[in-house]
Amino acid sequence: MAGTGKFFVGGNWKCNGTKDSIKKLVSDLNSATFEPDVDIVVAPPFVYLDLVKNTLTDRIEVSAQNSWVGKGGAFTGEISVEQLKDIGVQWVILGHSERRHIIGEKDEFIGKKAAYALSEGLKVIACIGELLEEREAGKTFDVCFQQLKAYADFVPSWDDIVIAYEPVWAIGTGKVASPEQAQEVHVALRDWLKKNVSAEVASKTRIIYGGSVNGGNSAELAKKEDIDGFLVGGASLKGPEFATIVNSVT
Ligand SMILES: O=C(COP(=O)(O)O)NO
Repeated sequence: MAGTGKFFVGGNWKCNGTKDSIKKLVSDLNSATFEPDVDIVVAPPFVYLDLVKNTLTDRIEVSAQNSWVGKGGAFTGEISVEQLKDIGVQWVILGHSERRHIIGEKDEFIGKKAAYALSEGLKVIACIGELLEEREAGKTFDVCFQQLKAYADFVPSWDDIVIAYEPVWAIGTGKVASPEQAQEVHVALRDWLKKNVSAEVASKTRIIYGGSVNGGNSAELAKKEDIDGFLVGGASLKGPEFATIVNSVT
């Protein structure tokens, strides 16, 4: 299983930051203290990965926010798994809703990206989540199971995967899912894994929640049995608040 901690908290910095702001964020993270049983990962924009990898405490691993579906080459604008490994990056976020609904990435393409990244030794934060209209139409489970199946159809193993359930209607909106809403989907995802992969994978795979998590709501969410941590966007750009969220999960 990826990492050794029972819990996992990721910080998705998205397309944010400058050299100066990121140096300050790294300094704040280097000064923070963290509970021992939480694996921590931050995902800077590509152009700052090397800077962050070379200045951030080893207590925190570094992730890309995307990677190419195969070996590098004539794919203008893409970043290969080999290049990420070359600079010591250990993780990659794949299937984020912004890449599905803004960039247009499809389930199968995302599943194949995850398979390639894992086969080349990167660990994967595998994102899934429904749109508001899909939830309002009662399709939350159908959509999440379909996205989860697309990973299951291709990945060679579940050992180095963390699943991130991020309802699209909660991302960046301030409308965080209630602990009950999140727990209901996490339980359904774990049950899907048990039925379609194995009881062991269902038990060992960490399922984390993302969508307007902050220092004020993380502790309540973390009390739910099947919420194993968070994938944090906006609040991860503030070092002290991100540390509060990390320390709220245990
Ligand atoms: O997209 C998200 C969540 O973003 P926010 O915390 O800003 O809602 N994580 O990957």
